[in-house]
Amino acid sequence: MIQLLLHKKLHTAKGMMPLDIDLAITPGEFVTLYGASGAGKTSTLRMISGLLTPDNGKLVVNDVVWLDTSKKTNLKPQQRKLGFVFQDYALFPNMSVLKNLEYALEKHQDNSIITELIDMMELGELQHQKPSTLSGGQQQRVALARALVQQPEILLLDEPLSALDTKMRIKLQDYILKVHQKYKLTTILVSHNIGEIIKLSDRVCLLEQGKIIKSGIPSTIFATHQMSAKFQFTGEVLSIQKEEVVFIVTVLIGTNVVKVIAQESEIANLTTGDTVIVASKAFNPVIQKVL
Ligand SMILES: Nc1ncnc2c1ncn2[C@@H]1O[C@H](COP(=O)(O)OP(=O)(O)OP(=O)(O)O)[C@@H](O)[C@H]1O
Repeated sequence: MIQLLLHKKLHTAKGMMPLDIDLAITPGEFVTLYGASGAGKTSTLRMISGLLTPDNGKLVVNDVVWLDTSKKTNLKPQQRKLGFVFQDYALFPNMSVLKNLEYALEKHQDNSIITELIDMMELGELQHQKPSTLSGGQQQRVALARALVQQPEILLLDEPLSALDTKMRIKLQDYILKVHQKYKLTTILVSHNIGEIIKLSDRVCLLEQGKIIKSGIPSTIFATHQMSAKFQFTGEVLSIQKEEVVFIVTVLIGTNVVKVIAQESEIANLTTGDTVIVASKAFNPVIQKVL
């Protein structure tokens, strides 16, 4: 079990904001932190990693105390068994892919893990290239592989896919799920993408002003309660066009473009870029904005 109890006074543009996180995570769980900019998601990950020290708190990972401010226990980041992937790939630009991975090896660690990760992340053909010659998605695959070299118990992902296009994003999501399952990781993701959160996570925690205000199964948390449907998909509104007395809403669901006929009342608060649920009750699709 992973027990997180973190308190820190954060300094925001609007003054002091207390961050109070009380969270228990089951080993092997995939948990996502979701919330507005400035809610405290990155600060939470940084405190778990040891890059930021809480004013007081406790962090116990599978019976090992990583932090206990009351006992002045505070393991250094490199003593914590975790991997961290950020939005910017943070690879060493002057080293090849292979060297970037080898650099992460601990002294005396068997380097068979490098071969395994290169194979699993399909980096074989890229291993002698420098990061600057790789696409964003390829660089993020390297960053993910590098985070796993020391075989962490916890994988922290801070908006790792937000700079990638949809196709690349979906591919990387599949790699993340693959490594999460294969290495039985406990993964904590920060993401703003509802489709991604529903696809990847067992649980989502909604953060507001430094506090978890709600948590649960993503499809339940994001679905609107008044909607009961036979099936539903989450997608992004690409366009809304008026066609005589109705509107045609074009929605991107995964890599599929779906057109939904909507009434004026249904599109009243919808704009391009909104995340929506497209659902069907019997044969009549209904559309509703998420959050
Ligand atoms: N070391 C620190 N000490 C005090 N306050 C901090 C510290 N680091 C960040 N903050 C403040 O805490 C607030 C929350 O920042 P944080 O990066 O955790 O938010 P976030 O939810 O990840 O936002 P975003 O989605 O924009 O990345 C910000 O106002 C920030 O200025």
